[in-house]
Amino acid sequence: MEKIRVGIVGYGNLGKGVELALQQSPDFELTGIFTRRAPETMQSVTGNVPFFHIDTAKDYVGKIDVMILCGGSATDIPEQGPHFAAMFNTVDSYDTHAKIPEYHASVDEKAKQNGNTSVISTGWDPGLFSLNRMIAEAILPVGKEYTFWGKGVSQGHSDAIRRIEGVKGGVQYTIPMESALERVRAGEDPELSTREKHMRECFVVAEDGADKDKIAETIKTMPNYFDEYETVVHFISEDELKTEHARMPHGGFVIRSGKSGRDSKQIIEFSLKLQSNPEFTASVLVAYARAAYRLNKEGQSGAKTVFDVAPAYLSPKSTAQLMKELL
Ligand SMILES: NC(=O)C1=CN([C@@H]2O[C@H](COP(=O)(O)OP(=O)(O)OC[C@H]3O[C@@H](n4cnc5c(N)ncnc54)[C@H](OP(=O)(O)O)[C@@H]3O)[C@@H](O)[C@H]2O)C=CC1
Ligand SMILES: N[C@@H](C[C@H]1CC(C(=O)O)=NO1)C(=O)O
Repeated sequence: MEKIRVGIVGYGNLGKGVELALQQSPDFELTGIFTRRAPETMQSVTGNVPFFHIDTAKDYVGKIDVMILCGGSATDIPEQGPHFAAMFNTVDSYDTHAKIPEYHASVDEKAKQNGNTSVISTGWDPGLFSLNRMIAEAILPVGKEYTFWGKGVSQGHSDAIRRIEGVKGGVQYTIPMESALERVRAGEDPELSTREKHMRECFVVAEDGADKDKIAETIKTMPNYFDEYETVVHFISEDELKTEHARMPHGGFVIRSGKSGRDSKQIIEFSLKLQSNPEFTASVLVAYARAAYRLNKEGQSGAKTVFDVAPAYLSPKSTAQLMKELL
């Protein structure tokens, strides 16, 4: 059977995760990894994948079916998304929630102009959590929805920290407020502000001589990432970052608590427990890359969110197999 030829754009945590995830999906073929760094200095985790400079991607139009965009949402994807959608089918995990509508419009224009299909903002949040929030609300229109993350490493918030002038490295942990969790689980259906649900704790390695007070203030006041949360910033050494904060566990859950029919209390819950946030997100990206390829074959061009993609497009199995094995 014809394999889906893919390229990875951007080789960070997510890019490495996609390279590993593709090894679990034999219907794909990884053509190469596109990076802004010098390709000859790069080494892939699986050891045998070629690197190309990102500027050479245009030479692969017609030779790659889907580009999997693994850049950071803070600054990379807003530019790379439309740029690559003009040339290829794409999939990305853009997660600056407040800016998704404008990002969707920018990608949709380029994808439609060129007959490409771009699945944007997939992963787990946005992505699988979005799907569950939407399905739960459609099923229980009378009710309340709660999303909790962590305790774990948010890659989007960690990426945003690393983009600040004077920052050499860093990670951000999202910590759910236990009191809020207890009230939701007790079925109190409480009204909770952003600040009452989570706090954020950052561990930052500053460049020599950098203004730490300015870095901390930039983090705490950052719109769409930190300004609505209680945020604590610690400055640590590079060694400490490598030894204490290398793993990227995460997880969370979506709960909808509602009533149906004759006042029956109904609760829907979807949860994730992740040893590796990037590897899980990468696995979601690969499934949606399969969907982008199949949607494009059917002539469905433009930008799509997870709400637009019928679940069967994610699976390599035929409709008959799905009905027989999973329905
Ligand atoms: N929707 C969702 O559920 C989720 C979304 N995400 C999104 O994924 C995004 C990417 O996360 P993540 O992979 O952790 O980000 P990274 O910081 O690891 O990588 C982002 C980019 O930075 C560059 N880069 C990485 N490492 C280095 C380095 N050592 N030196 C120079 N450049 C480097 C790479 O580009 P290049 O190779 O071109 O240099 C890479 O594409 C996040 O910003 C987040 O928004 C993440 C998890 C879940
Ligand atoms: N997009 C998130 C995935 C989840 C985690 C999260 C958070 O901790 O704030 N929000 O959404 C990520 O980059 O890890």
